Amino acid sequence: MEDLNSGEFVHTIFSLFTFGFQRGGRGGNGVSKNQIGTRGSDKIAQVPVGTVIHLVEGEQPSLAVNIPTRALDQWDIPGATEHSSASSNQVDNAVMKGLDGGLSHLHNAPKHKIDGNEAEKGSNSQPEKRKYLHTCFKPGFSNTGCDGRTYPHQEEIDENDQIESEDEDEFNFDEEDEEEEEREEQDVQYSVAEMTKPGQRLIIARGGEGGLGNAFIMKDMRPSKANRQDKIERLSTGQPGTKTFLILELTSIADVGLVGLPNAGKSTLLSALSRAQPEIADYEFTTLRPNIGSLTYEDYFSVKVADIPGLIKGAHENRGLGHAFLRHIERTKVLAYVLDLAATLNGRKGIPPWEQLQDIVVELEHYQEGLTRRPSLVVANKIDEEGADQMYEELKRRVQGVPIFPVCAILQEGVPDLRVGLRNLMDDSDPQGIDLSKISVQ
Ligand SMILES: Nc1nc2c(ncn2[C@@H]2O[C@H](COP(=O)(O)OP(=O)(O)OP(=O)(O)O)[C@@H](O)[C@H]2O)c(=O)[nH]1
Repeated sequence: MEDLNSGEFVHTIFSLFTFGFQRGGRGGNGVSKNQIGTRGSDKIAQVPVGTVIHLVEGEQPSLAVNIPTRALDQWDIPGATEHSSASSNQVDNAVMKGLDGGLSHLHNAPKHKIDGNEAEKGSNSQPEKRKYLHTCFKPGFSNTGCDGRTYPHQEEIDENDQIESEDEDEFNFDEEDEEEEEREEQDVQYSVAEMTKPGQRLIIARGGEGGLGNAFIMKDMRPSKANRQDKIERLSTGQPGTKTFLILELTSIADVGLVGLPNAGKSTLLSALSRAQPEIADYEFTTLRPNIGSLTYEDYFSVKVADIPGLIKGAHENRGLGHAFLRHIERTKVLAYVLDLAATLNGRKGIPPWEQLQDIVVELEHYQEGLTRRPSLVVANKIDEEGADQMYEELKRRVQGVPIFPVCAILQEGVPDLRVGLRNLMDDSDPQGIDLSKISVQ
């Protein structure tokens, strides 16, 4: 006979950047021949390292034993490699939706930091409920607005609300909606856990108890004749699992993303920018991984810069490093477009800098609308090359509405001004993105 205490157990390893709903599976029914209900299969959701978990509804996540696995690290996002199935596309979409970093200011909440198998809890084991009135609490965390999807639990609330008169609903809809949203936001427990290392596991919903077998019921429960059938049915039925609603936020990999066509000089520029703190981490073994450098200012303000390789025309159709490359860009806050002023000089058959810019912007927008509205500047690199000065003047004529910095990354010329420009971009309360209509290629 199986162990009577074991019910179905679902553990979910979380790592999606979106809001998520998970429910533990129902326990199997107990059957005759002394057997209890079966244990359901585990449901596992993988998320990248750097995922912060906010609890909307359900039990506090708890730790599970880590499993050494080919786990995702902070550069990996589920589905980063080729994928064709509908389900993996859904995951990708979910991951893509919320990468605006809209909650980064909320990170002060007590955190249940998961590090290896140990929990590093905040001062309270139950994170305090905080009142944050965020502009939008729908999935996606876009700073610019809600994406229109609703939480399942919100739908339930809406149904209950319909008991009230429809007229009243009509007049009070906005107000009630706002109150409802506010109430929801107040109920969210922020940063209840954070996935910080590959292979970490977190249980976020548990499976229901399995039903008991006949021997247990007959022997231990001794039901009276009158309600015998009732009790047998109740005890042999598997219980439903718990349910949990979570908001999953993927933290940024860097403040600044250097984007540009191959050979534009991004890596060289990264070295030049972070020369004072040359902690350039070369994440080897895969070309999908960006290099990160740290740029520190005199007031100790520090900016992380990522050199993101792999952009080619057609990346949004998954050409080259394709989506994997584009996903990294999502995880940066501001963009520096690195253009090669010398691409067509001295008989080279490259692309003129303004067309390079147009191509990159088109790729980013194809991949995710609005991505190029992020605060941006242009780096006109290789200004040391013969004829590059004229190209730079031409570039300024053809590209409007965004600061352009002439730079020679290899000699570190123009780099101090660029550092200031990046700082301004980070500090600016109303920074501009790139507007495709302000790039003239004719
Ligand atoms: N003349 C000149 N050459 C430069 C400058 N910056 C970079 N280069 C050269 O341009 C080439 C490409 O530089 P990288 O830094 O590897 O360019 P990248 O954009 O990182 O290239 P990918 O890794 O292919 O994306 C190298 O040969 C550099 O030495 C510059 O300011 N002036």
